[in-house]
Amino acid sequence: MVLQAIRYAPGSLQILNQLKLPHQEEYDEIKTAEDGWHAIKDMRTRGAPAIAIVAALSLAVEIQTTALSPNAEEVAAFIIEKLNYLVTSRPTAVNLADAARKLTKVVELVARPASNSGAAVSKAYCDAAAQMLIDDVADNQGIGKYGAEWIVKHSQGGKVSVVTHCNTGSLATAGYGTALGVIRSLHATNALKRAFCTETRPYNQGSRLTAFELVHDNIPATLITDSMASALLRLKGPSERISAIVVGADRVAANGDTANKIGTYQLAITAKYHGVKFLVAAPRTTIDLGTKSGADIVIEERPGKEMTMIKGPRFDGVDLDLSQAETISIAAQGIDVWNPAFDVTPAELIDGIITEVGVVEKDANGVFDLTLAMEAHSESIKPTTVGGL
Ligand SMILES: CSC[C@@H](O)[C@@H](O)C(=O)COP(=O)(O)O
Repeated sequence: MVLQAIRYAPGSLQILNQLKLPHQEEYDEIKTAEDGWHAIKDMRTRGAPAIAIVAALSLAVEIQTTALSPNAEEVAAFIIEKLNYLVTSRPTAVNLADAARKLTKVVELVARPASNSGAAVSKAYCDAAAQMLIDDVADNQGIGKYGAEWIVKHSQGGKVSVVTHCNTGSLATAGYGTALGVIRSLHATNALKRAFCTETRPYNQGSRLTAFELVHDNIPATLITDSMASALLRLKGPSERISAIVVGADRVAANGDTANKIGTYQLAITAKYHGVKFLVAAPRTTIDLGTKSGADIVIEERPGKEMTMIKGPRFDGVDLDLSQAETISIAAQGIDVWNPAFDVTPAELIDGIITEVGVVEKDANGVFDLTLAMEAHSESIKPTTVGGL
């Protein structure tokens, strides 16, 4: 069965509650934009593309189940106000702001002719939001294909092993995934020896969510703690060699600097030191040409208790008791905590940015030109390289 984190039909939206994973698969009903905002803020849904889609669809469901004004301008104002509110839920991932900007344009355009009704504005909004869900899956399949081809081309022959960080799979997107989509594609083409997923402290998206997806899809995989990555990359035997680290992104700045889950930066440094390729996999909705460099990206800080407490079912030495989750403290009481949710990896440490239209590489001056990828139509770009041509 295919993992589905977002279930949508007109008038109904359900999200797989990611706080309950990997032990319980429970869907939460989202009826309004406010429900969507809280689901994102509480991390019941997470991952840059999924956040944007859940936000857009939460408002679609509210519109579909509420009696709105017959006046087009009033409906447009209502939608734009809700979109601005949704954008405040989490600051670092750009996909949500990008979706809100595109949807605002749609409603403004439809509201403009005086002859158009409020219902026409609502319909245009809901159609555009639903399309985002469809497009994201198709984009991820493209990312998976181009990324897998690039890694195989740049490896030393035979099957490849890769490392990934955080969760970038079906749970973080509309389906298939970005970096995890590349791993799925490597596996589907029989090119994958093994995927290693980091635990991804402090929130454990790797051990809870990526590991869950890898087990679910029967992909050969091993869990490591974040602190084991360098030791793993040092292994150079033919059966142990890591070909690439592939991660997702929450925002890629115009120069290629990439904000992603905390811990990504140190992986990029160790990849460079060990001569291992380091790749960012992201749909173009994650590329933000309006942000010049990583220095301009706002990094979300999360509550300290996400680091000092851990939640899960009780283990009695034999079985897990799934009937109740317990929260336990794993740090000294009273210690100060710094908990940035993301870090920025400088472009100089990144070998390629995998998009749904191809892999962008640096030019002869070591610079990423992401404008080419942003302007490209999927069909017009050949696999592997769009930058550096
Ligand atoms: C395709 S998801 C890419 C990123 O959003 C992902 O790697 C990540 O950092 C998610 O962070 P999260 O805080 O769990 O939303």
